Formats: sequence, C-alpha cells, structure tokens
Amino acid sequence: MARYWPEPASPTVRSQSAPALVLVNLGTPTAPTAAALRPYLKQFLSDPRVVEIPRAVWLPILNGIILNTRPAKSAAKYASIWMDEGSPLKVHTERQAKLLAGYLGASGHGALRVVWAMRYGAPSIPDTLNALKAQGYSRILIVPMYPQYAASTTASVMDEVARSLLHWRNLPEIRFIRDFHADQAYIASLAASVREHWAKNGQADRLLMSFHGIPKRSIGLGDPYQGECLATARLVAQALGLAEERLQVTFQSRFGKAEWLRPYTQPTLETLAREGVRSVDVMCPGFVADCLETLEEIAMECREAFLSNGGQAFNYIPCLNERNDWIAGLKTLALKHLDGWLPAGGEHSHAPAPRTTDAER
Ligand SMILES: C=CC1=C(C)c2cc3[nH]c(cc4nc(cc5[nH]c(cc1n2)c(C)c5CCC(=O)O)C(CCC(=O)O)=C4C)c(C)c3C=C
Ligand SMILES: [Fe+2]
Ligand SMILES: [Fe+2]
Repeated sequence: MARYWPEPASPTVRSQSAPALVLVNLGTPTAPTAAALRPYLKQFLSDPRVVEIPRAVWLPILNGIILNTRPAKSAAKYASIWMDEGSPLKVHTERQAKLLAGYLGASGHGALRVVWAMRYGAPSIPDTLNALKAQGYSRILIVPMYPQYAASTTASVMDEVARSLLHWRNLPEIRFIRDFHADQAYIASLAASVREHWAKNGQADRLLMSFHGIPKRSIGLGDPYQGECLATARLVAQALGLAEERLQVTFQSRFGKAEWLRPYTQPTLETLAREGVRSVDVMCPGFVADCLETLEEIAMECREAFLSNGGQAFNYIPCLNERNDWIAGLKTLALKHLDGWLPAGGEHSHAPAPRTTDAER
C-alpha cells in the first residue's frame, strides 16, 4: 500500500502543550556585597531602556564612575534589609510563584506550569525560556510584575523575551500582560491592605502613595507610566472612600541629575512634617513585592526624614507580597489571559489536564 504521509523526522516535537506562566520581576543582587552589586548594576544600567543617554556618553560614565562608587554604597543598603533566604525581592517573587501554582492547582489548573524569572541577574529570561522549551511548553504567558507600564521596566522585559527567541527555529506562542494598573483585584487588595492597617493602627493624617519615578522626559516621549500611576492612586482612594485632601501621590528613587516625575517622595514628606502634618501612612502600590526601594528607601530613609523634620508617626504599609487576596487576584488575572489555552472544563474541572504530544498519538 502506498504511503501518502511521511513519518515526521522529529517525532518528539509537541504540537500542543499545557501553557506555562512566567512571573518576571526586576532582579536583585545575589548577596549584599559590592562584588555582587557590580555585575547586577552593570547589567541593569547598561540597558538602553533604563538609561536613555547615548551609549558613547553613558558607558564611560557608568564604567568609569558609577560602577566604582555605587556598588559599595548600595551593598550597605541591601545589607540592612537582607533576609535569611536572600534579597526580599527574590524571596517574595519566589513565594508568589509557588503560591500562585498552588492556587491554580487547587482550581483544577495543575497542568499550568508557573515559574519566575528576573530581567537582570538570575534566573534569567533566556535560561527560563530555554528550560520551558526543554520541558515541552510551547504556550507561554509572560507576566511582568509591574502594575503600571513603563518602557524602562515592562518594555525591557519584552525586549529580553524577544532577544531570547531570536535564534529559535520553532517559536512558542507568547502572550504578555502589558499592565494591570486598574485591575479590579489588584486595586481591591491594595485597598484591603490599607483598611487592615487602619483597623490595627488607626488612620494617619495623610495617606501617601509613593511610586517609583522615571525621567520626566519619558512622558513627553509617550510613556504612559505617570497616567497609570495616577489612575491606580485614584482607584485605591475611591475604593477607600478617602477624601482627596488626605491623599498625596509622590515619586521616589530618582537616579542621576535629570528631572524625574514630581513631586519627589522624600522632600514631600519633609515639607509635610514641617507644615505640621503629624502622621502619615505610606504605601508603594507600584511594587507588588517589598524590595530595596520600599524597605530601605521608604521604611528607613523616608521615615527618618519625616520624623527628623517634626513628624510624629510614620507608618509603612507593606506591599501585596503573599497576601491571599493578591495571589487569588493574580490567578484571576492570569486565567483571563490564558483564555483558549486551558483544557475545556476550566475552573471547576479538577481532572488533570491532558498533555498531547505527537509521540503519543
Ligand atoms: C516599579 C517600577 C520601576 C521603575 C519604573 C524603575 C525605573 C528605574 N530604576 C532605575 C534605577 C535603579 N532602580 C533600582 C532598584 C529597583 N528598581 C525597581 C523598580 C523600578 N525601577 C525595583 C523593584 C528595584 C529594587 C531591586 C531590589 O533588588 O530590591 C536600582 C538598584 C539599587 C540601587 O543601587 O539604587 C537602580 C540603580 C532607573 C534608572 C529607572 C528608570 C529609568
Ligand atoms: Fe528602579
Ligand atoms: Fe473548583
């Protein structure tokens, strides 16, 4: 009998797989030492999405000045927040991924693989995507853990995903969560975290929301970041029923000499204290995991600045980290973006998802 269909040369190629989800955060040094800070800062600050100064001008400044002075200074700051299991950003990201996998498993989506990666340092995006390929995953949802889109963070993750795939022959299907600044569950978890804080500690004179800054110039160039931060702040204030005069939105972590988004967090706290505002509650809704910028810059440096200028009470409200409502919200957000990729039956089918391969047929 004539054979019309040749045998495939590569019988192990999967035509369809269960999807995988990659939580991506910024990255963090492996130790609170200058030696560990140097390669981390070098990779981070060499990214043209992060520092938009012409390479010929910037790289000599980075290599000749910044990388000789900043590693030791930043290492001392990291040392003040280091946890037994490592850098807080890594610890929280890893826990979030494990919890999310558990939540998905409990609602019948145990076949959906959850991993985490870092834009700078390890586990890198290319290593993570290569590992998923080796395990046969060909449908991948990238989840940058940045609620507000910025070119310096979100777009840089996509740059790295695209670069990672540059030499692959058989590309996976890729989906990407661009932002979740107005996501209902994200806003509700933030509001719940404030309400719980108020129930325990009472309400301060002001609620200050501090977002990571970016250069002001980026906004004119089309970055939607500032508008998304302000929208998040407004939605959280609405959810709390907070009068506008009790809310203050600021931008932190300015880097370099250029003007960044204003008002700046620390000078604002100093002014508030000098003007007689006695107490502040401070939260950082732009970070879903506590890290150097929240635990050291806000909860230590800014606290000191507020109190030494006459403020009486400074209360830091932690990031969403491992909150149940946040992990549940993240699950819902992920499932929305996985539409059509999950086996029929969805939420309430608790049977293991089928994994069909050519080899099995
Ligand atoms: C949440 C969004 C973030 C934006 C937007 C962002 C922009 C941005 N950052 C720098 C420079 C530095 N940031 C550093 C730390 C850091 N930044 C973010 C997030 C955003 N950055 C996080 C989550 C962290 C903490 C990492 C950790 O390990 O805990 C640092 C490193 C620390 C230091 O030496 O100060 C630098 C440098 C620029 C230039 C920029 C936008 C253009
Ligand atoms: Fe940053
Ligand atoms: Fe169920």
